[in-house]
Amino acid sequence: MQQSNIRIARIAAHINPPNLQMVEEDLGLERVNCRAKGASSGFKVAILGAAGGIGQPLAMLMKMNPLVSLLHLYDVVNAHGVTADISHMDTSAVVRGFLGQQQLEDALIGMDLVIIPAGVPRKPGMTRDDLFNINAGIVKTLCEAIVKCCPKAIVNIISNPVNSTVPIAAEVFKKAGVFDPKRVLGVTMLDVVRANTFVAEIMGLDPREVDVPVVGGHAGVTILPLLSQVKPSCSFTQKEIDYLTDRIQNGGTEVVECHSIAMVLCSSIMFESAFGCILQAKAGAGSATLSMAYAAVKFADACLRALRGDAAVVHCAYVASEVTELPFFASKVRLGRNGVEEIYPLGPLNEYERAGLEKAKKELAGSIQKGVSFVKK
Ligand SMILES: NC(=O)c1ccc[n+]([C@@H]2O[C@H](COP(=O)([O-])OP(=O)(O)OC[C@H]3O[C@@H](n4cnc5c(N)ncnc54)[C@H](O)[C@@H]3O)[C@@H](O)[C@H]2O)c1
Ligand SMILES: O=C(O)C[C@H](O)C(=O)O
Repeated sequence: MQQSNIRIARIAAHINPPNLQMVEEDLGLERVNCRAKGASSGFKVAILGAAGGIGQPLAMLMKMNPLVSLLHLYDVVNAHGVTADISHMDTSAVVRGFLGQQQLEDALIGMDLVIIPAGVPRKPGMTRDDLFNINAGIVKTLCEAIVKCCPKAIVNIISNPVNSTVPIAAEVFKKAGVFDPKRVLGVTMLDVVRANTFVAEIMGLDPREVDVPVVGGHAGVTILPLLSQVKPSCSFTQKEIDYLTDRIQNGGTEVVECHSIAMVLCSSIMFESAFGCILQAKAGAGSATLSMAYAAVKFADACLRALRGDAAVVHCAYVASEVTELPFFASKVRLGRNGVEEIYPLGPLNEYERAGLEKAKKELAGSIQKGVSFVKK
């Protein structure tokens, strides 16, 4: 093969990734010879729903992650456009695009980590559970392909309603006889990110130094911040606890629409600056995407560091759990080479948190059952 042809193949492949295979075949090139030299060691990561509001910034941030050697971007629309765009970034991960159901399995073969933000987002007036009818089927189909192509991958589920989509994923894996509860994780990191930010705001701290455990699930009252366990240790008034709990539980709604309680608080001097952005909430244009991409990458990076063998990687996640009587629950987990290595107990709760836990469990039980029944039916 002439050197000039190899160079042309490289350029064509970068300009139009769908042509990559064709160009390689025409020129008799091995795919591996036809791409920029990526990180020789590193992890293979697939994003399913990569062309969406979360998917695009998530793909960009994962392309910047030095632990990633191969990044597969799958969507039912615009996957190649996003791939072409992101592939120009001069970071080491090699990026490939996969479009439509017929390319789903190719996108998944050999992956170490699969991140799923595929599905519809909320509009004002909707609950996350209102997304069930569409997103349940999407997550089920994607997990059926994971079962076939990379059953040992760590799976990070972002698609809502997370309280039900994680049980759906687990049922799909169980049905195929490959369920490993250590490897299926619902991403609740955005609740922690928000909680850290909101606590830092009112305590005058740097959010990077704040750690708020948020347990339960990922919808309304199932999002349970444990403010008695905040690090560094903080003392809150009851008014602050009410405000923080409400704002953390309704952070998603604050982005989707103007949350009514937030609007009331907006008029108070204490919270005015924190709510300066409320009037410009997305109002029909979707839900959190940028903060979610940030949170998803923070969590995915933790999973990859743990896969690499780093010690003491601890984060909250919604997983198969025995921490309560429910089969799934979000709490602090230690991540390791096999996914979830250890699930920590909730620790001492105060009366306010115990009452919140009871409410959370009641709602979670229904959402879990709904997910399980969807696959079993
Ligand atoms: N876990 C969380 O904390 C959290 C936070 C924010 C949003 N979400 C959820 O994430 C999901 C995505 O939100 P978004 O704002 O990115 O939505 P979006 O509509 O902007 O993007 C979704 C993407 O999924 C793709 N898609 C649809 N069906 C698919 C399929 N069968 N296979 C592959 N891709 C498919 C769409 O083409 C689109 O590109 C929503 O369900 C939303 O509620 C979760
Ligand atoms: O609120 C939503 O619908 C999206 C997401 O779950 C969030 O918490 O921002």
